[in-house]
Amino acid sequence: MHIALIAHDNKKDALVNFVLAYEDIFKGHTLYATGTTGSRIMAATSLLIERVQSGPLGGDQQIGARIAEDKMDLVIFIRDPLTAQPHDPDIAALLRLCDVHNVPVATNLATAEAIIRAMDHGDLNWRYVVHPDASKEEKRTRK
Ligand SMILES: O=C(CO)COP(=O)(O)O
Repeated sequence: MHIALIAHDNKKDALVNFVLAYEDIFKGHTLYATGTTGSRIMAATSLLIERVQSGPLGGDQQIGARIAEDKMDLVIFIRDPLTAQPHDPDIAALLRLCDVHNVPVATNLATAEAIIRAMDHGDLNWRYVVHPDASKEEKRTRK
């Protein structure tokens, strides 16, 4: 699966701890992240992540573009609902595209945990029909 990992500043510690806890699952997948989130996760884990721009500089839009191209299978976007973000329109656009393209999206850790466990049990394998390249790439990179 191609998975995007994004967290707002007040939620970055929580996402890093979540990814650490499920590192064994994440390492079998292809990971993307916005700039600072990706740096934080790579510093704390052994995971390789393709980083796009930081969110306020266009990173949400770059992830959104991959969703529009059906190249993203899951989005974990731990938002901070209590802090105004200067790039709110970009965030809304990203979430809208998840709905347009029927891409599973978790915006809090409780949902993220349910989805990651479901993915590990094969419940998201229908995404390989939408995005058949994902399984081939993962066979190549899986350790
Ligand atoms: O702002 C973000 C998402 O809207 C996240 O960007 P960073 O990961 O660069 O902090």
